[in-house]
Amino acid sequence: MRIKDTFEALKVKEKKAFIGYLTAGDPDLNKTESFVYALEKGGADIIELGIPFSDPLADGPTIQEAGQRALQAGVTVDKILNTTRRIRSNTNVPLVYMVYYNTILIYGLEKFVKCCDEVGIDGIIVPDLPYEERDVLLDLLERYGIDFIPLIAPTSKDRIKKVIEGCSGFVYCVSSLGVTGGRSNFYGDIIPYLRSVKELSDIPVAVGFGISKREDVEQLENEVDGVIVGSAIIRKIQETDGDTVALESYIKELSEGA
Ligand SMILES: O=P(O)(O)OC[C@@H](O)[C@@H](O)c1c[nH]c2ccccc12
Repeated sequence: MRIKDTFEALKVKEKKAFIGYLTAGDPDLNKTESFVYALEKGGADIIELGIPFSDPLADGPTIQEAGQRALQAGVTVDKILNTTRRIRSNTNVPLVYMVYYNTILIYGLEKFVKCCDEVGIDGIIVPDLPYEERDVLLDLLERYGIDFIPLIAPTSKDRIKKVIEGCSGFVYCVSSLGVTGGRSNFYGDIIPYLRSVKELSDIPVAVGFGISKREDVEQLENEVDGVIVGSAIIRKIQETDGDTVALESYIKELSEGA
């Protein structure tokens, strides 16, 4: 229950969760491990690890390229699981996999969920899972005590309640239509949209997609329980050539303000 406990502890302190995303294996898994620790030290409350996939339909250019670098470096699900196990032996920070359904199907549904449990994964996000097919996966995750984190889009409207039902951990609200990556304009009615999701959800709500500056974090975090940043972190890692000290202070700046 690491995710639930984290949100509860933050709530007591009247703080919002900062969730940082990394593509596992970019540029290699040892680096990913050191980035996880840097994110945690910088103030990330939850860390999302993306399992690279050859056809990443929800990802914008930054995360697509990160995934390609990881795949080129020979990253596999088994290697990511091993690294996760090592990370888990060193930290209690909640860890979430962002994983395409195809990857899970190829690996084997139950085998994947069982392995996630064994290495200490707390939740999973599956961007391409059709609603109609999710029951099998949800049952397995529940059996192994792993949270299924649903994705809600500004266009979900009438389906929001239905999509959230049976999920745990937190709800992932996508800030705008399209793919991941930094853009400066969120969905026009973002505030009412976030409020409507908050109202319908009895688990915490976080918002992500296109958040790249401290101002974005400040603009959105009042409405929800957490914010998620991905592409901007990957870009910072690229710019600083993987310097973990620079990464840590960047996360500090984003999560707390300079
Ligand atoms: O990169 P951004 O715009 O900061 O958005 C977070 C996002 O990258 C991360 O959560 C993520 C990476 N790949 C995804 C696929 C679907 C949903 C979410 C994701």
